[in-house]
Formats: sequence, structure tokens, C-alpha cells
Amino acid sequence: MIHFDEFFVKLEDHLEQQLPCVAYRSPSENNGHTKALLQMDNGIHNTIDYSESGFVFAPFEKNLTSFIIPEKEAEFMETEYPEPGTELRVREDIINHFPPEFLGDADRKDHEELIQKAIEEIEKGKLQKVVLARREKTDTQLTAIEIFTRLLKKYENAFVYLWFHPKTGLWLGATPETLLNVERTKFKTMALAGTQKFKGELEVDWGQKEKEEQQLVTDFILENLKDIATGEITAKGPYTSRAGNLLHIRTDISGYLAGNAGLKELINALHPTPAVCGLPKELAEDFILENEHYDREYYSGFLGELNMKKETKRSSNRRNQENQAYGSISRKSSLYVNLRCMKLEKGKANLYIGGGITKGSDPSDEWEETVNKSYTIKSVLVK
Ligand SMILES: C=C(O[C@@H]1C=C(C(=O)O)C=C[C@H]1O)C(=O)O
Repeated sequence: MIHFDEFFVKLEDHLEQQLPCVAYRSPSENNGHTKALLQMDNGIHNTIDYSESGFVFAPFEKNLTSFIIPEKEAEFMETEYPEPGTELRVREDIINHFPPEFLGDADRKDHEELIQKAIEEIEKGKLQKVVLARREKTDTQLTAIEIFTRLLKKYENAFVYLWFHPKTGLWLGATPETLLNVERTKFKTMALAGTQKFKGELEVDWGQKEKEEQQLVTDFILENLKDIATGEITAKGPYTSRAGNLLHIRTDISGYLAGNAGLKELINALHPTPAVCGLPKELAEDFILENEHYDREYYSGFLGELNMKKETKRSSNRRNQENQAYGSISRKSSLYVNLRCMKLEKGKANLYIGGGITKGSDPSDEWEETVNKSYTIKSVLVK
């Protein structure tokens, strides 16, 4: 563990040298410290079968390249940051810096037309759900590290990260969505969908449309895991879960991998889930690629620790001591869906924001939802 001043100086130095690096912190429920992997040279490393150890950064489109910072090629550092009691207070008048109308009517019109087109496609009967997103460019005077530390201070329940790689550029985010947690054969995932604004209350009512939309995600996950899991798959929920200024419906899903299945099979079964793509998966993906007129790149892809070393604490319990002989170091993967994120380019932040469309969707409500979601990032972009 090092002091956070040293941590951020080293991170900044690495960014200046344009070398691959990542800094991140897990959601508080997973008790995370702020960590980083600084790759020691400028080598380019890809992963296809997810067998390597390191930090992976994978795109939305399955057949595009996933990059990895290998554990063995990088310096690992860890710090305690932020200090307790230093939660970020954002300006009350943040909305005046990014009034929805600032976007101009053209953005709104384009997005609503896209949604209308999807609703018409859904009404034809083949496509059930499609998640449509837009990209919004905005200015920021802040440096990458300033944005990162502000995200850390504001969103303790999110997976917060800063990723740089010469092949992908600089990305930052605070995502509420776990793709996978895997330790030995035990896996955990979640079905997250349905959105409303948080107004101080966790006890809220959800509309039929949101409940059904989230149920589709749960059903898809359970169905797709059936053949690679052994024994029963447990689903806890649905319940309301807070993500910054938003609420979502969430179900926690866990189980054990069957003997012939590994991380690769799990990822292939899940990514991209109908929380970010749609149903049926291929039809939804085709619709997205044909109709969203920009490249999602790494938005709605996934990222996180892949097969990273985890030391298990010694226990005084005799039976555990015997187990230690074999199992004191295990491998752990913690992957998150890349949402509430941005790509930073020379004073410009590119935000990516989407929402699930089903036959009950209303284009103007869906637009509002993307505006609300955009404040997750916007609220840390102004000092
Ligand atoms: C697609 C996004 O979020 C996803 C879509 C949601 C929805 O449609 O209600 C909710 C949570 C996420 O699974 C996004 O934030 O860009």
C-alpha cells in the first residue's frame, strides 16, 4: 500500500509517457481499495480466450479486439483513496452547465426518430428488445486524473476506472453493472435494467414496462447459463438498486461452473446481455450497428480484472490450514459492463448513454432517460 500522492504522481507520469495503464476501484460492497496496473513497456497485448492474467478492456462488438494489460508485464500499486468523509459535493447548479436544451433540437429529434424506428421494428414481431444509445460531446477543462478522483469521491457504489491504451485512447467511467465475478468455480452476475430518477426514496413503484424489460434480462441470463452451470442457479430479487442519481431494477444471479466450462464460455454466454444489446441478440446487434450512426467502441463492452492473483488469509482453523497447502493463492476475475463512461480527447468528453427499447417505449421518455443518465458523468465534469 502506498500513499495516494505517490499513487497519482506515478499514474500521471505513466499517462504522460503514453504507456498502457489502468486505475480502478471496486464498488464498496466488494470492499475495494484503489488499485492500478502500470505496464512497463509499450507492447500491445490482446486476449482471445481470456486465459491470461491482467486487466482486460473489451469492446461491444464481439469480433473486435480486446486489449489486456498483463499482470506480469505491469507494476501493481494500491492505495487508500478517497479518505473517509471526503465525499464529493457537486454544484447545485450543475444542470445550468448542461441544460438539456443545450444539445439542440437536432440531437433530440435524431434520437427520438431512432427510437420510433425501433418500436416499429419491434411491432413487426421478431425483435423483442433493443438497447439504443447516443454519443454526446461536451467540453471539459479537467484533466483525466481530476475526473477520476472526482468519480471516486462521488460514486462509492460503482466500479470506477481510468483506462489508457495507445490503441483505445483514454476512457473513464463509473458503472453500476457487474458482468461477472468468478472465483474458482463460483460465479456471480446480475440482471440490471429499468431506470427512474432517484428522488431520495428507495421504496418506489415500477411500471409494467420496466418490470418486463428487466425480467427479459434475467430470463436471458438464466437460460444462457443453464448449460454451463452445475446444480442450481440462484436468483435473488428483483429489487431496487441505486446508481448515483438513478434507480434500477436488479436481480443477483449466482452458481457454479460445470467441469468443462471456464471463463471464456461464461463470457460468451453473457456478453452482450440484453441490458446493453437486446433480444434476440443477433437481431438486436444488427439493428444497433445499422442504425446508431457512430461507433460504440468500448461503451457497453466490458472491463476488469482477469484471473488476477488473490491471496487467501491464513486461518487458525486446522482444517483450513490443511487446505492452505494447496489453495493459498487463487485466481479471481471481476468484470464490469462499461456504462456511464466517456472517452476523453483533448478537452472534449465523449459521453455514451443508452436505454432499453421495448414495444411499450415512448420516444420522448427514452430521450429524457438518456439525459438523466448523462448526469452521472456530467456532474463531475464541472468544478
Ligand atoms: C445502456 C445503459 O444502461 C443500461 C440500460 C438500462 C435501462 O434501459 O433502463 C438500465 C441499466 C443498464 O443496464 C446506459 O447507461 O447507457
